[in-house]
Amino acid sequence: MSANANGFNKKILMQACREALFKLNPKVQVRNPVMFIVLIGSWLTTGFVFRDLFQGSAGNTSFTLQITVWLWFTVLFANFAEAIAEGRGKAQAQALRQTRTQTQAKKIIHDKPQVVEAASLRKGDIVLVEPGDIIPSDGEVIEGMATVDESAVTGESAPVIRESGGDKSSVTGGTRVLSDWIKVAVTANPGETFLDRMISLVEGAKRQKTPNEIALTILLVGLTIVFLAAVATLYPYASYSGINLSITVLIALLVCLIPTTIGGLLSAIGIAGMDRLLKRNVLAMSGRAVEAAGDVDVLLLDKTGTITLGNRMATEFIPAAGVSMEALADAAQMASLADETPEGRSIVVLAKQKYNLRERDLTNLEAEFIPFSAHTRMSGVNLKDKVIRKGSVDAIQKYVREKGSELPENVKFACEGIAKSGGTPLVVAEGSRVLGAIHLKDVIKGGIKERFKELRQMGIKTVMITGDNPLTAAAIAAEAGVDDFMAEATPEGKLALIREYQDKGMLVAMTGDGTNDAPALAQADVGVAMNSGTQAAKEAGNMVDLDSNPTKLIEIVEIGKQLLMTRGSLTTFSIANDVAKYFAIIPALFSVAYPAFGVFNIMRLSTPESAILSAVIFNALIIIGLVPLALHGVMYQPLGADIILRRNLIIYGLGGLAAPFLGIKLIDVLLVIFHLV
Ligand SMILES: Nc1ncnc2c1ncn2[C@@H]1O[C@H](COP(=O)(O)OP(=O)(O)OP(=O)(O)O)[C@@H](O)[C@H]1O
Ligand SMILES: [K+]
Ligand SMILES: [Mg+2]
Repeated sequence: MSANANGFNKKILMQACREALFKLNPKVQVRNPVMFIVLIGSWLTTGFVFRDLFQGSAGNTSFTLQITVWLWFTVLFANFAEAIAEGRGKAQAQALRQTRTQTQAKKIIHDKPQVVEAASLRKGDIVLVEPGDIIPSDGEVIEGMATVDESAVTGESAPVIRESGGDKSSVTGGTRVLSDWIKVAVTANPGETFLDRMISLVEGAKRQKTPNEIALTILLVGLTIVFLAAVATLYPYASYSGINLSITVLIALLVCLIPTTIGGLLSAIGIAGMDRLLKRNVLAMSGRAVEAAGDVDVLLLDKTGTITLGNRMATEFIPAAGVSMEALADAAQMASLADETPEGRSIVVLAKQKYNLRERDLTNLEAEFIPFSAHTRMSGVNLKDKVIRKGSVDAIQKYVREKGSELPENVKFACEGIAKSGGTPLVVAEGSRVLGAIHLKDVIKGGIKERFKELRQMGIKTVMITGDNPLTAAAIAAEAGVDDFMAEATPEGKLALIREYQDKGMLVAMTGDGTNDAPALAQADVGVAMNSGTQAAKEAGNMVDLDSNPTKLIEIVEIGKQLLMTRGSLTTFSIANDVAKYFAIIPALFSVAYPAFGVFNIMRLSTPESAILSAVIFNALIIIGLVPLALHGVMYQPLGADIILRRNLIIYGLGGLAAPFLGIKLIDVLLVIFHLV
């Protein structure tokens, strides 16, 4: 989705220029109070220019005109910054709208498919989707299985399988069925589908100021009021000293002193943060979620699929004493015939490869299959004459204990060995009789250890969560280098752990995909749902990863951090700038009346007018000059918060103090060269 809209093209730039003008509408502009003050100043000085033109000049019309032009530019540059940040999202929204063509749906009415408009579908309707059809709305597959091309939403062209039951049952409107057919129960009313939400999100239509942005805006408004008072008291003071400061000069002075730089770039910084996520195929439901990601203290990560590759494969059968290898393999396969988890499939394959066990005809078996659940940590099959279960060591131990038997010593021993090596042991039991163990192997992802090291440098704690036993968990945790782990976790356990950290005042991030994960996703400060996950999970989280890659949580945190750092750096720069401007201009203004001020007038600006005009021009240009930094974010490095703070204070604080002196002097020289003052 994002691949086609990278970078800025001419169209986006032109669009942003137009938008910058539209945003001059006072009703829109007032959302940005600092710029609203500049807008009022612009109108006032514009009035003075016209007064001078029609009534004859009382002062220096050329000066007033130049100040006026640059005040308008100040507002326009700020509006442009916001518009350009919104631009990419708008272009993407347009592309998405095109994919949402006038789709037709085959709605099942009285057991027969009838063609209706997709837009008429409501929650609970059942539709049939066949090869080549676009899935008309979001829903859950209730019957059948199909390969689906989700590239319209995810940009990923590899087809995915969607089927009823389990965690792969949710489908997204706008995607296309490639082969086979499915029946889908619609889960969204018109206008509320994932694609609709995505369009309004990337468009920024629903964008609201985040709490942090509101707090910063209040601070900026406070500073503006302080400077307004300062400039107002300057007037009588100056006239007392025999200096006649015109209203134009006072307005110009005010604009130079109030925090226009950060005021102008604040919303662009926020939008750009969401945009950076979108480029990585992550949809943030709110700016608040992105900010929270930047402040996260604890990352909860699943073991399987996040820290390990996730294709946990059966590699070995270890029979209990007195049980033949074939009997164990046979039972293990039988219990896995309908087990669609990667673990289950790999068991069937291993039994077939090693012991040449053929697949059986399921219908003749009269079997009732028990699917795997994270609660029971078991799966299996009930046959006419026997009951087979396979599952985690503790689950099977409990299961056979209830039937009055125990795990044989050699199985216990084998399981411990498997677990210590980082593998996952499964135990197979037929009734109360334990037949043996299965060794499931999984491999830790390359590079994950380095990522955890970076996170630690940023001061973030990583906790691995797994349904696996403590021994396996400890082995993998040590190998991957996480700070802590939780073994034999249930979905409730996850939820409780999140609350525990939150009670200590920490912000928690996690990923999840199952309906089981929904409560924890909702509780976490940053809950990233996998796009391949269930509808419930997607609704509970505050972000959706379209690539369904749980490792992306780490990138999300980095992007959030970068957003906060960018905002902090530019705020520092902006305020340092304003302070510097004060010391650059005031001596120039007063050195005429008070030659003693000349000592402070180190800048040697040519005239008081030139000083003020140069400062206004610098003030406007710095906004447009910092747009690229606001959009791309400051350089990011995984370091602790205090190191970053110190470094940014030096770079952006000192830089912000120095820049106006250099910039204003340079502009002053140019103004003189070109006879503009
Ligand atoms: N298909 C299955 N049939 C029976 N038992 C299984 C199956 N898959 C996993 N198990 C057992 O249940 C345990 C818990 O599995 P679960 O999927 O909840 O967690 P996990 O995959 O180990 O960790 P994670 O939370 O990282 O996914 C596993 O450790 C394993 O012992
Ligand atoms: K300013
Ligand atoms: Mg799992």
